[in-house]
Amino acid sequence: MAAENIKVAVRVRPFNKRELKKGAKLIVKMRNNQTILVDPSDNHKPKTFTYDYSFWSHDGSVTGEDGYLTKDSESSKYIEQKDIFNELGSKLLDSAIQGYNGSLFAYGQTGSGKSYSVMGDHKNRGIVPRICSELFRRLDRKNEKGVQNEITISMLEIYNEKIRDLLESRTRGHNLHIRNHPKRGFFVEGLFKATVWNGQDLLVKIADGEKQRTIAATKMNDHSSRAHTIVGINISQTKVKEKMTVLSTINLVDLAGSERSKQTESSGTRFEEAVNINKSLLTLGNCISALCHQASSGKNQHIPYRDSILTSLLMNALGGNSKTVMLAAISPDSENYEQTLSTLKYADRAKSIKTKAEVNRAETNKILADMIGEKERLLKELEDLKANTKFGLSDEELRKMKEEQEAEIREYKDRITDMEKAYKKKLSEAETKMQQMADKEKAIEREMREFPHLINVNEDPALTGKVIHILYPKRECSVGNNRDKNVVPDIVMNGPGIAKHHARIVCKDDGKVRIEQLDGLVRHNGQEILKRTRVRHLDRLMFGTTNLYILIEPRKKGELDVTWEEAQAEVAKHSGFDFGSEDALLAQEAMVLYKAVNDANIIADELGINIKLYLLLVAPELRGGDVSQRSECCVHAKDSEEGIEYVWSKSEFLDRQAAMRSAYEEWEQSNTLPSAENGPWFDDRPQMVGIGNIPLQYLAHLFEFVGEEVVLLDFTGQQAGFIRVDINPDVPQTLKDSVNDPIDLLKNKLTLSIHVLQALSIPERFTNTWCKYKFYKEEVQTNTSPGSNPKFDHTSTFKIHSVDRQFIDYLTDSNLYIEVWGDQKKISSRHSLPAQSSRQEVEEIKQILED
Ligand SMILES: Nc1ncnc2c1ncn2[C@@H]1O[C@H](COP(=O)(O)OP(=O)(O)OP(=O)(O)O)[C@@H](O)[C@H]1O
Repeated sequence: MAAENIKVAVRVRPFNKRELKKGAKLIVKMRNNQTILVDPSDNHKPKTFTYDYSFWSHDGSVTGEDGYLTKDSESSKYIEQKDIFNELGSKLLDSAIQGYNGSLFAYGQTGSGKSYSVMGDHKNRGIVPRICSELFRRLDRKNEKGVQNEITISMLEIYNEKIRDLLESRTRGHNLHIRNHPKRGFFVEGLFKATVWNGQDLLVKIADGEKQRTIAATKMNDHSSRAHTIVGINISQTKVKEKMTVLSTINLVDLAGSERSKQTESSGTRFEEAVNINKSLLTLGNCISALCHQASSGKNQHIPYRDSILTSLLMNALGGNSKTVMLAAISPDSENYEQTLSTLKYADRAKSIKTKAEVNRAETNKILADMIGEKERLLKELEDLKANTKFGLSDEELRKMKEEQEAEIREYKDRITDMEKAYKKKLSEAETKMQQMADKEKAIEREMREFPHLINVNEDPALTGKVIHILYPKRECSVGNNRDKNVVPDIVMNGPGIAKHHARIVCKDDGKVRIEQLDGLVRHNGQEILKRTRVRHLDRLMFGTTNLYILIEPRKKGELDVTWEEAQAEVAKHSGFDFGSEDALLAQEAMVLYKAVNDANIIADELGINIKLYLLLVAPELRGGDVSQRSECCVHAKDSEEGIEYVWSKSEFLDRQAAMRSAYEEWEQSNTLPSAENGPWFDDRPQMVGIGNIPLQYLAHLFEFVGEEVVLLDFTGQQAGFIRVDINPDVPQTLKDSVNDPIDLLKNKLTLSIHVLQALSIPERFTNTWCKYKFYKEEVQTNTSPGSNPKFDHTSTFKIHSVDRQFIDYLTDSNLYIEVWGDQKKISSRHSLPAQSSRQEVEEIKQILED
């Protein structure tokens, strides 16, 4: 058993519609197995990386009649789905049939093409569906005598460190746990493994799992880019005679978007202890680093596999018994330079990781072994019976014995036949089920050609088109959630903002579709509908905040090519949220946040959490930053009842939002309200009270800055109080009291004392306050000690031995930003409802309040 390196491949995708529209700049080149990344700002030389494979899928393709993307000419470098399978999937499959475990994981930022390579779409099938169809074909081709094959499949999702079974309805919605087996390593306890009988069956199971993923993702939108999906295909080949089974597993892993692999800024908060959105990806990075270090130093390292669910389950794939392939998906667009560079570096490190794959032989599994054992025992007894000639017995005794033996033989034969019948029955049941499913699918396809229908659109394009609701003529369809088991609507939707009686859709006998909003919010092409509205071919309908559908009318022309982003932009625009084209990046950022804030507000409302969130555009000077920096989108959270407020950066809010959605899902499934003290809505860290801005020009002329009350502005630009600061220059003896021209300071010795005296009129919610500031080239902020009055009486002295031009420029052009920070008052009960109360209680309380 020799150690071999993980195979690393990089694939670059084509520009998407948005990138083409804005005239995106291509920054990736490939030459043989090299990938070259060009810095769009020209600050650095192009970076060259060498991998096992560099797959060019950016251009040089044409779409065939069947929708399959293929090379547009003989000379095209375009690598199509079939090529990817041939290079990566096919080898893993062959090794698995030989008995080696295989793993493939796809890494890359959201939208870089991971799912496209791993799963693909209907017309451009990815590695997983190709492995499914090929597996049985290759096993049949191998056609070893006396070998029984058994194939099972499992499919799971890891989201926020929780495992969900995507194949089994009984455990669906429950969290599964991992266990450590002394020989096999970590496994998921109770994970459903479906036995499959042929390639088609395997594909049906995967489609089932994808459907489950779609339901979760439709409900909680950003789900897919934060979840890891693992498809496990287990191959067991039993040599009946030798009673020996060769077992192997292929794990195909579609990882969450790699932009999540950064450490969040919220470190140290209670929220982070409760929420683990990034943990698996962070730990994967740590494991790869440690393995890489181990390979280069030759010394054993501690590899932190056990720190996350993902790495525990991928332990073999990363450093153990597996042949492993990493596929890094990258975007070609200059806008994603940083992310692409980080993906390429990640892939580069992964190259040095070694695994040791070995053929897994085990004693044949118990049931099969019992069956084979029993059969052999019976056959032997048959032989014995036939050969039985006992001496010294009377004829009568012999006849009786023979009769008994013959009866036994018949019984044994019957039992063998029964066993075989049972096996055949199972096989035929599976075939019938598959046939039924295929028939159902055909029927739906037929109906889709005849009747108007709604098709889902998801943020993850791979999940678009997976949910279909047919609208039959002359029928009214109710839309709503199914929380009340007594009122099940015709079309069930779940997720934030979906009401029990949400809307009604009517399809007339002429096939014209109209929609009416009841208790829930419905937006038609981005606009809230106020009266019964006619919906036409390719119109968008958004139910609540996450359920987006497109209406398709039969026999109408036009492709379903609306993206999630376009539909969101439409909603934002109609909500009076339009930045124009001044700052496209900021506008896009604001749009994403606007929607997310909306979503989070609805969730808080439904969970009875008394916090309202607002989108906030923070100018750089309000963050103490350089005015040449961009404005930034932040989120302002207010608990008006308790009088506390927080401001979160975009990335921190998005992490919190994911946790809010998780809490919401948990509440939907198990009626458990999030606990008040450490949920994502609460933040016990110090908050900035405000920032005071002192121009330093005075000092350049050696004037004192004394006793002035400087206004403190909070993030929203509102006055949050005052701060009193004195700054005294110690005039050098060589100069007079003041200087007309600051240049006169040159080469003089200068001492400045900064006295931070006190803050005034700051909001009552702050108990303990202190100040932070940075003077000139100081690397660390100076912190005053906390004062409760709030009096600081803080002094620090800065000595410049010989003033230079840079310092004079600093004084004449810059400001000193003094930030006042504070702890907020503690809150006795942060929840408007008791924690852990059930949904029923919530409903009852709501009812009482309404009455
Ligand atoms: N090689 C390719 N050729 C053609 N289209 C591609 C290719 N790779 C990706 N795409 C397209 O780019 C879009 C984004 O790809 P995909 O959904 O696979 O990204 P992802 O990295 O899986 O994102 P997420 O993390 O959100 O799941 C899809 O519309 C997909 O069809």
